[in-house]
Amino acid sequence: MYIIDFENIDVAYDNIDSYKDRDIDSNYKENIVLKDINLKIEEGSHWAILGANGSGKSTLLKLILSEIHPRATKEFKKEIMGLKRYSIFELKKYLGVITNDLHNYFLQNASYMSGFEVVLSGYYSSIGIFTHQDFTSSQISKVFEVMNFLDIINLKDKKVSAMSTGELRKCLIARALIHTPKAFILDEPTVGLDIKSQINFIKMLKKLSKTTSIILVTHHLEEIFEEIDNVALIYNKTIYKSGKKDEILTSENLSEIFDTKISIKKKNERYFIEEIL
Ligand SMILES: Nc1ncnc2c1ncn2[C@@H]1O[C@H](COP(=O)(O)OP(=O)(O)OP(=O)(O)O)[C@@H](O)[C@H]1O
Repeated sequence: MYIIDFENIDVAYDNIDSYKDRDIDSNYKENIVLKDINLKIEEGSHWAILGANGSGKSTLLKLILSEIHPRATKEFKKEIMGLKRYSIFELKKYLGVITNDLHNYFLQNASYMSGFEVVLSGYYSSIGIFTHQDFTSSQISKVFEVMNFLDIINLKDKKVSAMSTGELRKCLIARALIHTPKAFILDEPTVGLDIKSQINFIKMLKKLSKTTSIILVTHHLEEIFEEIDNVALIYNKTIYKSGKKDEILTSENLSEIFDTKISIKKKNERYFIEEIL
């Protein structure tokens, strides 16, 4: 079973400015951001999706979340867990999606919630716990179970307003884990974390990867931990290359996608930029 099975997908944003200045010509009405997207991610595998700023990583996420849709001008395939159509609630049972937007939303709108409540709210995908919501004792036990699993039980009474960036992000992962998703998609999850918190966070992802597929969207090569064995590079509005990590993560490919001559090295199964040439 494929978690993600995309073939031949083009994605465009409306581009009002570009056709305002020109004669009405359909070629200029849309701003194609991704074209010919072919991506197959198998259940149980771990992936990194790597690309420069503005390459289309967030757009790919929006496509997965059905916040934007493929252009209907050609035949395409878009399936998540074998489903052509899915509601956002259904999707959450299969995919835990952690974005900075979600993080900021909680910061702004749920600062009063405790860590325990943040995790519990995953059952109704709500921001807040409400009196009409019923929870069974096994649901409550599951909250403790996932918080223990992620080593964050110490955050159960801590308010969101008092949490560090890394602490809130871990609570959001626990919130998604309530549904036992088959995969986690994490969009630049270590943004805002200091070195120790980054290392700690990646340790948690490694633990998570034993039971769940991890799809890490990033522009940081160093974040690609050992268990991630596949990489897709986004460049030139498409999946430029994808496949086994060792074949894809080469100095040549990375120099191309980041438009900077770099030399990369591998040490202890992790890659890093050795030199900017
Ligand atoms: N709502 C929008 N309307 C029009 N163009 C957009 C919109 N959102 C993004 N774009 C354009 O789509 C392209 C890809 O943007 P996207 O945000 O997907 O890149 P990204 O790889 O996530 O970048 P970053 O690493 O900086 O977050 C960019 O050229 C961007 O300007």
